[in-house]
Amino acid sequence: MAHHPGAGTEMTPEQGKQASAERALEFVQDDSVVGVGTGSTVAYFIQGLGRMKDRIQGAVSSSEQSTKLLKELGIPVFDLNATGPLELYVDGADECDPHNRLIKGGGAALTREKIIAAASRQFVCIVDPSKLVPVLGRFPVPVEVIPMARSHVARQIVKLGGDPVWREGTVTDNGNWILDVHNWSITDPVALESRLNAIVGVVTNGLFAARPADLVITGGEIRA
Ligand SMILES: O=C(CO)[C@H](O)[C@H](O)COP(=O)(O)O
Repeated sequence: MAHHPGAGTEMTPEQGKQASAERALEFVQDDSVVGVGTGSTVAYFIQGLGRMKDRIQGAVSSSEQSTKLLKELGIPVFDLNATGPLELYVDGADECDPHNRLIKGGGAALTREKIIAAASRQFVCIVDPSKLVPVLGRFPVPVEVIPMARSHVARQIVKLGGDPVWREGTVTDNGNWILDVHNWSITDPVALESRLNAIVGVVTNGLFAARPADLVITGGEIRA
């Protein structure tokens, strides 16, 4: 049974993540294939899916990390090409603005996350209240790049006013690298998402603005 802390209840960020993940389980339909994101909040959601695994067909996973957790619990993991569009995608975020626009990719899984979000009818974002911001941009925007294009993309990002820092040592599940873009005043996230995507060598970027979350659960409460 999901636990919904009441208004004013003091919660640690960890309890906030767990409460949001538990609440998201209510959106899982019987006999469905569920899109599953990546991160510590999603890890709680996967635990919950494990408890109801007999009621679902399985999952489509956004990362090797989530695939491992799903398989450890005996939840079948499917290829998105085999399932077609999904009813539900559940994922966390690094930042969330009042319009449900997000920055994601702290865990470097942004490309597969964006693909599954795009292929799903409903994107439910699960966060703890510390992720809510009035304006996106405190958290650096991750940009996944083809390795040979790293310097070229970084120079183009500087021209757009950002301060790119190579996340050295991180290789994405797709074999690419990450630039984290700091010190950006993001006035129009939809336009910036599109400008970044237009730089040759960029695979994708962590702004989820053109396709924001449909619903945000924060600390277990559905945000109106
Ligand atoms: O975008 C992500 C991974 O690429 C995660 O959703 C984001 O980093 C939030 O993670 P956590 O739930 O651990 O705070």
